Amino acid sequence: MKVAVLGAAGGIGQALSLLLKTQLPAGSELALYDVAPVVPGVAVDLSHIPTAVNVKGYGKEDLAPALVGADIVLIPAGVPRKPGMDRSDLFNINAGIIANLIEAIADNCPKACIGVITNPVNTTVAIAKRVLEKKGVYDKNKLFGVTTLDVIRAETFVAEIHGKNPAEVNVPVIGGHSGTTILPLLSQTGLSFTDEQIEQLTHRIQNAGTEVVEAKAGGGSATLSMGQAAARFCLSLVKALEGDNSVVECTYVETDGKDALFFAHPVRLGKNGVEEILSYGELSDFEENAKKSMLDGLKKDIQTGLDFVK
Ligand SMILES: NC(=O)C1=CN([C@@H]2O[C@H](COP(=O)(O)OP(=O)(O)OC[C@H]3O[C@@H](n4cnc5c(N)ncnc54)[C@H](O)[C@@H]3O)[C@@H](O)[C@H]2O)C=CC1
Ligand SMILES: O=C([O-])CC(=O)C(=O)O
Repeated sequence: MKVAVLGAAGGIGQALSLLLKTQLPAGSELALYDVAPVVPGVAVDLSHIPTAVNVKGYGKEDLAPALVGADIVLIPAGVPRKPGMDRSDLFNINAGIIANLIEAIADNCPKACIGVITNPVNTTVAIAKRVLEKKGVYDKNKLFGVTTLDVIRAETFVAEIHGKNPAEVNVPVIGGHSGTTILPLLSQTGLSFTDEQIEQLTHRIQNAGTEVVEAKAGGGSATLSMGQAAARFCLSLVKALEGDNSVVECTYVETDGKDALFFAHPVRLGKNGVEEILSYGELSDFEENAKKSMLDGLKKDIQTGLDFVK
């Protein structure tokens, strides 16, 4: 199994690469690409950890060899938020970065599963779709927006309130990855909440990214928790690609368009990426209303991405 991380020298990239070096199955290859000159050093540093995962760093001019043969490409390349910014404010810089990286993926490893982390995810995934379509290699079962951070936050916050071990809590999170488009399904946790708790928890999960951005006070956004979230998603995908077709993760994928063209669902993963998009089941009145009121915004974010690629 070869996993490539694009943006590997950044805050997320380094945390993610560390977790993958220690947790990928023996015999895996980890290709670390970044435009920052420190990337070969990150690879050398990780290579001293005694696991049977081969790490190699690739500098600015070496994107193609980093990608050739990759089964999974994870993309945390791009600029993070500062206090006062929305994720959509990152569009101007990150849209072009994503388009270029996806073009290289289409040229060098068109069959790889792609996990887009770069914000604004609601939009960058739509850009990826169009670029891959233009190159004639789009497979909707292999393109994912990584929304796992919303899931792990929801699990953490719900466990806190109920005094539970977070490992025993399961919270599906559907929709997109910004503000009100993030919709945790607290009604499906098997736990009970007061109406006030539902409102407060939903609000906290939707604004947890901003909570970190403000706490870092200009030093960036979530990197360590995102590294963990992306590693969880990647390891689930690895398991599925290796033949376990019982793995389910919530992720932002192309759907039949009933809610929006891209919508995070619980997805059963398999040898070819998406095996089955599972129904998110029945929503509570609160969740149904929250879904209705965010759909127009999400659709607009998606359209912005589709329109970006001429
Ligand atoms: N999906 C999600 O849940 C989350 C997404 N993010 C997003 O992830 C992105 C990265 O965040 P951080 O790691 O904190 O930023 P960072 O600034 O620490 O790292 C970004 C890295 O990308 C590299 N880079 C820039 N242009 C590149 C290119 N063309 N090719 C390869 N590498 C390139 C930079 O050199 C840098 O090393 C941001 O857009 C952020 O908003 C952050 C947290 C959660
Ligand atoms: O909030 C941000 O800008 C980064 C992010 O997507 C998150 O932490 O969920």
